[in-house]
Amino acid sequence: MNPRAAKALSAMGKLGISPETVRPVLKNLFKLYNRNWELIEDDNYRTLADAIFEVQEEKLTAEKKEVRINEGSGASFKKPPSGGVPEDQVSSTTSGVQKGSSVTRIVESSSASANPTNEPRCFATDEAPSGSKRKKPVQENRFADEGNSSAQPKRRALRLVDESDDSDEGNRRAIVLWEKQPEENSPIFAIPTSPIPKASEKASYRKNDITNGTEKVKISLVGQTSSNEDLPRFIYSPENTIYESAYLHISLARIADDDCCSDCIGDCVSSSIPCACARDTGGEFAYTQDGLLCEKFLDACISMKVSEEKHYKFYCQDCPFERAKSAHMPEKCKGHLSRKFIKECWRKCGCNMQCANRVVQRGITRKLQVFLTGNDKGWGLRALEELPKGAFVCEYIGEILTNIELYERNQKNIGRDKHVYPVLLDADWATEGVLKDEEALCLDATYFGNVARFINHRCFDGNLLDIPVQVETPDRHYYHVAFFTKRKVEALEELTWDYLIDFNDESHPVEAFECRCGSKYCRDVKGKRKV
Ligand SMILES: C[S@@+](CC[C@H](N)C(=O)[O-])C[C@H]1O[C@@H](n2cnc3c(N)ncnc32)[C@H](O)[C@@H]1O
Repeated sequence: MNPRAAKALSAMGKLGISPETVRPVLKNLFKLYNRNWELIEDDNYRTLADAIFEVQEEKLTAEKKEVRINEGSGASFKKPPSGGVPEDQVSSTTSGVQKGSSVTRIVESSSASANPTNEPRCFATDEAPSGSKRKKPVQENRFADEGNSSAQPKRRALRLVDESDDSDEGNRRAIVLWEKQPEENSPIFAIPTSPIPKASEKASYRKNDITNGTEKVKISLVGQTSSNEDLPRFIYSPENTIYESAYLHISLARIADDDCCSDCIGDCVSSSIPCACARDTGGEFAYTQDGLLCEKFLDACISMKVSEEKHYKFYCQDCPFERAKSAHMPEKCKGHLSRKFIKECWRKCGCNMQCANRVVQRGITRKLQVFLTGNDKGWGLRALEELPKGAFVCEYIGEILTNIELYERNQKNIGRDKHVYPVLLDADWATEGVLKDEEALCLDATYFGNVARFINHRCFDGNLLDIPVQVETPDRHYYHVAFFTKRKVEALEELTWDYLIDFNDESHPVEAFECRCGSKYCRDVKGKRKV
């Protein structure tokens, strides 16, 4: 036996996976990666292990699923036997076939004319909700270059959103397909899918990258499912997107010349005289040259949010948040925290992308991992490396909703979906004046979001702080929400932030959960809570 194959079998053996299970998957990966052992051995055989788990998950779901291909084409999926695509189905067309252990569907396309654009022909990995009519899926193509090796096949991520029941947000589902670019006229190509497993499957997840290649770094997911720890269904996105009615106007023309630094070159933060972009933060940049938050700025933000809450509260005369709950009889405003903003350089600025005043817009750079917390909080987020105080972790990404949309969405979902806690974009309502409904916004990561949707709440002493960040628009009714470490955080320590939930506010659109944060300052004091 090839010594490298023997080593792979032995590495999988240590994870308790038998050689019989490994062999067919390994064989397919080997072909998929054009005999490139390095890609298989990379990261301690991670790709191989992931491929094996995916095949096992697929086996579990296969009996329940019947997947249909592009209605009207008459073609249908065939389920390959475990271990990927059988040789006999691909041998005559090897060049056009992406084979591998993660291949779960084979699409037969009768000819190029049947599918002249070579667009993907299939989507459903799950049954439509009963009684609903399946509509044409909304399709968004995104090209993702996976890995640096030229030997690795170029893959295209296709996101298909099944909006089969648009009266029910909870039933929207995202299906992510990975497809090798089919070669010209190739009659058969295979599409591996990333099925979102069901609770009952009790499968082990060891997903390589929950971001589907949309972030600069991979973010793994580890954990064991159980009946109440199902992986939430959502679409991963590295940036906010308007749901429907939110008003948000981004244009270069709206950034005044004296609100940017078009004359700067290189890095603004290392310049001896701070440029215009430091004006909003009192003439000093919020960041250090190392890309961390300045201690003074961070400490001021912490104290505004936590210790002196009352001093920084603004009470609206006509509160858009209360108006959303009841337009005719709005309750009195309960107050909004006025917050300090970071202002980053942007496109009209002359500095480069490495300028230390561009941190949040460069995206996630730390090694993060989604994991099962094991203490009734569901999934959580942690870093695989030590994080210094003031380090940027990630943005809170979600759908940009008006408060009215949020309220309506939550009314529909009462008692159904487990909701991610939304973030109200009210940090500068004090100076925005009277806001129209379409300008009073929030972010909801329930169906569409990034890794921040996994960050759990901790009363008062969470290790992260959410800070408003102005990037591309001077209007502060829309801004970014970025998480920074409040102190040094050890590797593998759970990352948490204070959602600022009022556990007694029964009128909040999202029902508060029973807090299990474990903090000695826990505000959920109803007595029945157990950590
Ligand atoms: C933003 S999500 C966090 C990720 C979530 N744990 C999951 O598994 O998807 C917020 C939800 O997590 C749970 N959660 C977060 N913090 C919690 C806490 N301190 N105690 C109990 N549940 C918590 C609640 O169900 C809450 O609605």
